[in-house]
Amino acid sequence: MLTGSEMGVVDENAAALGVPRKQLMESSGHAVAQAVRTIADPGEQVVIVAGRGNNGGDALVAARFLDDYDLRVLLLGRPDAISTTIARENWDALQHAEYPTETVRDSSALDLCTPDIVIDAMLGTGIAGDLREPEATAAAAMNGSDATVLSVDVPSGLDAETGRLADNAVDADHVVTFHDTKPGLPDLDVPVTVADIGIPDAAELFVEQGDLTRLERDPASHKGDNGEVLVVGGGPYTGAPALTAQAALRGGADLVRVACPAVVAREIQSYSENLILRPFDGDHLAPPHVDRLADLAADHDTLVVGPGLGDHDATLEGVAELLSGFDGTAVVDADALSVVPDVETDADLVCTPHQGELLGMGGETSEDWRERADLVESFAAEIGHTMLVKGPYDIVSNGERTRVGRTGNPGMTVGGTGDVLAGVTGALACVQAPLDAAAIAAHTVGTVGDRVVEDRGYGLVATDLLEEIPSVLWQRE
Ligand SMILES: NC(=O)C1=CN([C@@H]2O[C@H](COP(=O)(O)OP(=O)(O)OC[C@H]3O[C@@H](n4cnc5c(N)ncnc54)[C@H](O)[C@@H]3O)[C@@H](O)[C@H]2O)[C@H](O)CC1
Ligand SMILES: [K+]
Repeated sequence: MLTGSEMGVVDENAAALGVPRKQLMESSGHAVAQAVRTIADPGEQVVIVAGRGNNGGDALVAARFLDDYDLRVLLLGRPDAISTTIARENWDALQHAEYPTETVRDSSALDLCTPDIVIDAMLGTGIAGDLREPEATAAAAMNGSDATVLSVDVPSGLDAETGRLADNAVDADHVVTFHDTKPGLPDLDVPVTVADIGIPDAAELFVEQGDLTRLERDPASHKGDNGEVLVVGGGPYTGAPALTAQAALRGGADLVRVACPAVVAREIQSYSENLILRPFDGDHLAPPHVDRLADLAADHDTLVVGPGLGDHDATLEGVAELLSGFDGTAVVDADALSVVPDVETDADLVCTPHQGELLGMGGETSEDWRERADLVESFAAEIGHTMLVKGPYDIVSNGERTRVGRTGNPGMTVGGTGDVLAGVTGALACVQAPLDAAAIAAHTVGTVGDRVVEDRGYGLVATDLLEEIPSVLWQRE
């Protein structure tokens, strides 16, 4: 089952892999025509009612596969209101080939006549709310006719995001949907054909440009709405938590606070005036600090624990206590990873080990990335948390779904890039599900590294990555 917006991600990923949407539309249209063949014989009368978006475009393609039917093609609205290039190109193709097209400018004048089949291609995944005009009147005409109604993708009026069927929706007799079923379709109690439209599995497996479309920033949002991250780190090291915290800011979080041992607080602050420090006594994290850290963590959307903390026994004990009492989302990195397999917690953890750290956690790895993906998926299922295993192919899995990021380059084996990744993951986990946050973060940090190396060659350092993060996350068409 894929929602309309998930379908949008997959479709844009397919385009990134070289299978553009127009090709998918061709397959969709062909599938619609195939569905017509299963319910009507050649020569029977078919009326296409096409909307002005890509749902309509699918049916305009179908027309070319239905030459042996008695066909009418109705466009709801003016041709210059067709909203996408590919739907328009398919409309133009029908004009050039002199198909019997009609435009319906006034829906009250819509006359379906008495066809055998009506193809409902008014609205698909683009719909929001009840049907407006002219679609509402057209839907009433379809519902009042004796024809068999075949809906394209979803009955017009079904919201593929929520599964909600509008009161004035088309009452379909058959549905042909694409790639995967959609919310609401199983409840309709009509035959649903799921057509393979040639989207490669890779469009769902690999993290690509389409995944970035999950990100949106509400224009009306206030400080804090886009995420508050608490980084618990530092002590033996100071650079790591500073990198993580700055990466979280560049990853879009509104407020990032660093809880660190007091002895290193000034040093960490000195790296950036954008950071807010929350020092605790001493020179390393230990169990007596946990109550205060737990209170702080509860006031944040995500916790990132590990960068620069070191592996002092008391520190690891403190981390285990902190995580076991926590019930939010936490990114766990570096030395903190070793405690995860033994911690019982209600928290959603996103663990970001490299392959060596994965082995240290009790996981298994393989040279072959496909085998590694299977192993990481099993391990994530076993520990009940999300894993992001770093490598030339980043493997992200929550035990149920697995994604693979293919960005990045050998320049990124330098110290500190993992701290940056943990910070971006922490920021994105404020506003995305853990699996999606980890997948987008891995893709983004790798892409950033690729851009830096493309510009300047190898020899990148982790701080080079910080400034480039926003352009990868947000500057897209
Ligand atoms: N995603 C894919 O892989 C593919 C999808 N295909 C088909 O494309 C449609 C989705 O097309 P889209 O252009 O995004 O949206 P629609 O055609 O569904 O709607 C466009 C249009 O409708 C207007 N609108 C929104 N809500 C309402 C309303 N309540 N009443 C009236 N009008 C409304 C809105 O303004 C939009 O502009 C998908 O379903 C598939 O059929 C392709 O096959 C390619 C592969
Ligand atoms: K439809």
